[in-house]
Amino acid sequence: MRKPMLAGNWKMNKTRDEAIQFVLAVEGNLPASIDCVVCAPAIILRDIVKRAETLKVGAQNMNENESGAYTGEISPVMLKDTQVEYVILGHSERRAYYNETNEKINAKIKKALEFELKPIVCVGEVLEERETGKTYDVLKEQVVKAFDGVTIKNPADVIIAYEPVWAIGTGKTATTEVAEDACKFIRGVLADIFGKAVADELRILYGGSMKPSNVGELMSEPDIDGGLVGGASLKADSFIELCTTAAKVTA
Ligand SMILES: O=C[C@H](O)COP(=O)(O)O
Repeated sequence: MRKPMLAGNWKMNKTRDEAIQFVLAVEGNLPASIDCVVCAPAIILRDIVKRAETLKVGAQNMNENESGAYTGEISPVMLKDTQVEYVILGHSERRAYYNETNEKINAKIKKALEFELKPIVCVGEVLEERETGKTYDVLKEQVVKAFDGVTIKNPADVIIAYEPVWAIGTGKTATTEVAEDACKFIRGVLADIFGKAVADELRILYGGSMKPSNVGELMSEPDIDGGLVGGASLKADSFIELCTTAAKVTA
């Protein structure tokens, strides 16, 4: 049984005070039947972890090395030290603006699992790839390369997020049919790699202009186990609504 998840990705938003206000506002208002997560900027993670009770906390990126001369980077050792549980890896913004390759993402996943950090691995096609019929090829390549040589001990600890790049921050949500079709396809690729039993236990999230008004419909689909939400996760009331709706439709 896959536990539904609603993860907010705050990206480069929120000061320490704003984050603390958010945590105080959502605590006590989140459903226990799903995993409610916020992935915050690294500099405020410790402040959030300190105040979070039912809310779970994740980072947005991680270097694949444990320490060394990598100016500006955050290591898995540092993330463990802040006691975060999750880390987003391979977000399309990291791939596009910081040249993260599938190979690098693969190294990060291995390192995260070595340090018992739960990776939320993002994959997704750009508009041109969708329009030229390459979506399946792109998703397959991203998934196969990301998980090359990865051993999954506990499927509950590895999350995949399908985020069509054309739907991120654009207000253009994928239709439920498009989102479900891609998530189902990804589960099939995961079954080829890890076997059906493991693939059936892995959580697959949808991300891309998810909001309180569409989370219910998207999460009613059989292969969509939750959401990775950017813009609509920034306000406490919207985050609570996302989580409570997600819990209701998956009850
Ligand atoms: O990680 C989250 C995604 O990039 C989605 O962002 P969005 O909900 O603002 O479209």
